[in-house]
Amino acid sequence: MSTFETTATIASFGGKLLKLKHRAKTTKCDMNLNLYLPPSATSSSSKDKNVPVLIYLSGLTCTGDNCAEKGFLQRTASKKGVAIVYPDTSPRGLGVKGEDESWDFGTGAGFYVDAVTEGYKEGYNMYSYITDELPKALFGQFEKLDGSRVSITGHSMGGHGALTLFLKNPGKYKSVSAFSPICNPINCPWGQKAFKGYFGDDKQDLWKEHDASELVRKWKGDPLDILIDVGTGDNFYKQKQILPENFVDAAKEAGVGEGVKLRMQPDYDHSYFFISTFGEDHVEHAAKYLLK
Ligand SMILES: N[C@@H](CCC(=O)N[C@@H](CS)C(=O)NCC(=O)O)C(=O)O
Repeated sequence: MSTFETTATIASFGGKLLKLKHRAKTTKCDMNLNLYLPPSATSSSSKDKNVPVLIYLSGLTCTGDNCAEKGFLQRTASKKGVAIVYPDTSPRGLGVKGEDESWDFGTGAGFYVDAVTEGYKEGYNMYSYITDELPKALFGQFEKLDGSRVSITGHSMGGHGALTLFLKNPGKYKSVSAFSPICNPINCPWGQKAFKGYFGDDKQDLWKEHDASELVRKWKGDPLDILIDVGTGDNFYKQKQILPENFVDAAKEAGVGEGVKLRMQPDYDHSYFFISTFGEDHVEHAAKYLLK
C-alpha cells in the first residue's frame, strides 16, 4: 500500500513535480510536500534507479510550494539528475493553543526541532519528521530514489534547519548549503521566541543543541564545505535575525573556518528573487557531493 497520495503531477524542466500528501505519525496530521523527480527518475526506460536527493527546507510562513514554484532549483536538478524534496514547515491544524497567534511561531514555523513544551510536544516534531519519518516513507515508496545519497539546503528558518540537521548528524547528509540562514537562533529574536515556545525558558541545553553556531563550534567530523549566501539588502539580516558572522566566527574558533564559505551578495533581499538568482550554485554544490 502506498504511503503517499499523489494529488497532482506537474511537468517541470523535463521532469515531474509531484504534489504528495501522507499521514505522519511524528506530527500527528496529514503532511503535504512536493517531490521533484528529474527525467532520470521518471522515464520508465531509464536504467538509472539511483537518483540522489536534495532536501530543501523552507522559511517562516512557507509551505513546500514556495520554492517549488519560484526557487527555480528544478532547472539545475533536472540537468544534474537530482531529485528535490520540498517539505512543509510545521504540522497544520492541530489546534494547539497559541499556534496561530503569530507568523513566526507555531503554524508555518516549526523550526525543525522536536518540542518538549505542553501542547507542542505531541505534534511539533519537525526534527524527527525530516530526519527520520519522511525519508523512510519516501525511500520506501519511490524506488528510484537513492536513500544513501541525500544532501540538504534551506532558506532562513530552513537554512537553520539545514545547518543544524547536517551538524547534528555527521555523515547523514552528503553536503549542506543555505540561503540567508538563521545562524545563531539563541541570540536573535526569531530563535529566542521559537526556542522559548518549543523548549521552554529553562532548557538552555536544548537551545544550544539546535543552534548552528554552537554546533559548528564543537564540530569534530569530516572537513566542512558549507556554502552560505546572504543578501546585503536583506532586512532580516539588518535586523540581526540572520547573524551569519557569528557562524563564521564560531567555525574559526573551532579551527574549521576554511570550511565555511559565506558570500555576502550585494543588494539582494530575503525573497525568492534572491534564492532563484543563486539557486543554481546551491544545487551544483549538492550535486558535487551527491554525484561523486
Ligand atoms: N510575513 C513576514 C515575512 C515572512 C518571510 O519573509 N518569510 C520568508 C521566509 S523567512 C519567505 O520565504 N516567505 C515566503 C515567500 O517569499 O514566498 C513579514 O511580513 O515580514
